[in-house]
Amino acid sequence: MGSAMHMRSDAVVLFGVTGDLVSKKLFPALYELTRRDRLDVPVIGVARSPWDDQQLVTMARKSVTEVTDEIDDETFDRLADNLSMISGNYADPTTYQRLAERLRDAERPVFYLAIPPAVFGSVVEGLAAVGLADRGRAIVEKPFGRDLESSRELERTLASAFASERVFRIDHYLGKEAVESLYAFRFANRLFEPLWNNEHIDNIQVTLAEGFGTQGRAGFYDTVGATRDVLQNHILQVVALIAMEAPASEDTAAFREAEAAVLRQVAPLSPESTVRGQYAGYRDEPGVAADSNTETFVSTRLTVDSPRWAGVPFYLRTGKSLPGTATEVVVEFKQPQRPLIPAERGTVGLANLLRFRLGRGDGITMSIQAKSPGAEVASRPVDLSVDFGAAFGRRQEAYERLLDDAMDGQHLRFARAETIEQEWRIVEPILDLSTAVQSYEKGSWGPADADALAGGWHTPDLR
Ligand SMILES: NC(=O)C1=CN([C@@H]2O[C@H](COP(=O)(O)OP(=O)(O)OC[C@H]3O[C@@H](n4cnc5c(N)ncnc54)[C@H](OP(=O)(O)O)[C@@H]3O)[C@@H](O)[C@H]2O)C=CC1
Ligand SMILES: O=C1O[C@H](COP(=O)(O)O)[C@@H](O)[C@H](O)[C@H]1O
Repeated sequence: MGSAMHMRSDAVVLFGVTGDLVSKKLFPALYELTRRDRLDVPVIGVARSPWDDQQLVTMARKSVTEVTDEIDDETFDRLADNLSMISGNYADPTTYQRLAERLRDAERPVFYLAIPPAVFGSVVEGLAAVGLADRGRAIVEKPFGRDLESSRELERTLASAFASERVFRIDHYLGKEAVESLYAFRFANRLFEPLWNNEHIDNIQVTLAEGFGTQGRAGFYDTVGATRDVLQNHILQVVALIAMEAPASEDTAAFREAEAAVLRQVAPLSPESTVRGQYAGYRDEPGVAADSNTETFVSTRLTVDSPRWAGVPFYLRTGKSLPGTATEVVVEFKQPQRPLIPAERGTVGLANLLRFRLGRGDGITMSIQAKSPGAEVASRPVDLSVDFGAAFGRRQEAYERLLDDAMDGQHLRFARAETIEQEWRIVEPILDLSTAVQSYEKGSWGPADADALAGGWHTPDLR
């Protein structure tokens, strides 16, 4: 038994249970937690849609079936026994009264706000009005606000009802095993840490590429765009893990401080070093404005003003409808001071790079120059590669871990308020730019200007 702050939640409430996130990620996470005997408490879905308990169970089953090779009926039935539905409007006080009645025996419910940010305020107020905020935890989805000011406003709304240790700000990239591996790679090994600075590293590239479009979320996406959707959060979290100094201790607080500290050193992004694109045909999608200037692609150059990183550009890019799906960090080391061994004729330049694959087929590839076979003293690139899936088998999904952590009151994998503020400060100059987005063909790597920005991107390993 831990402190009250870490006592396990005894109920889960999913606001927005009829939505895309719950269907794609949260039902499968609940199923996995049930399978691992980490979840045997009431799970209450809340939405405006007039679903009943049976519809909720049917939708949960459908969603689990879509992501699981073979559903285990005994596990699913255990989850189903815990599921129940409350249908109601978020502006209606009786919605929260019914919820409070359903939660009368729960001492530490967790409330997952899987709803559009515009309704966060009503839900927080509704929970506070019936006394549920005093004993509950709130999980808040990204994007956390629309800019620095609105994120502060949202923080004030949450703080008016929930004590800070009861707020869990999700950036699901922090829950990914592969993203956490960046941290382990750096601080569980001594091998590369002495090289992790501007003396040895030439540049760093981060790519979050998606080979698909808005997947039926175009109406939502058009109000957000690539910068708010993933650059402000997922990509900057990855940058923080790559660039941070070693935390002062293994405590959660020290880790979160190191993360915030490096973001404080990141200069605001500049519109001049940013390329925004939109894939051809996006404006024809349902829910997208006919004259939409929303970017479905963004690439930019980031700098970290610290002794470690001065002069090292971080090139960032993300986009939808690109040639494939991959999230990667490529750390490119400098060339030898005195190149004695030329690259073999017909091979491309001196490799010297580390590629962290953070998406499908996650793992690490080190590309080095090796002696070419034959009489000539020349080198050619070869890869030393590890595939974590092959090495370790199934790992837990991000949402499964995050839900589990929040139920335990553990903050390690959740963003601190200041971290989110810093992220908004960094992207603020490139939000809502009036310059026209550049069109790009579906299946391409975005506008040509993005290539010029980085002086050549490393093509991701599309598995
Ligand atoms: N989907 C995803 O892949 C991801 C989503 N997120 C975040 O998770 C949250 C939920 O996302 P997602 O599930 O995609 O969202 P959806 O657009 O699917 O909305 C979720 C639910 O919210 C309800 N809702 C929609 N509009 C309103 C409204 N104006 N007022 C009250 N309720 C409304 C709807 O349920 P009903 O009408 O039945 O009440 C809907 O099913 C968002 O904050 C999003 O940014 C974060 C990462 C990924
Ligand atoms: O938050 C979001 O992330 C997904 C990408 O996440 P991944 O785990 O599949 O890499 C993105 O598709 C979505 O638009 C965004 O809202």
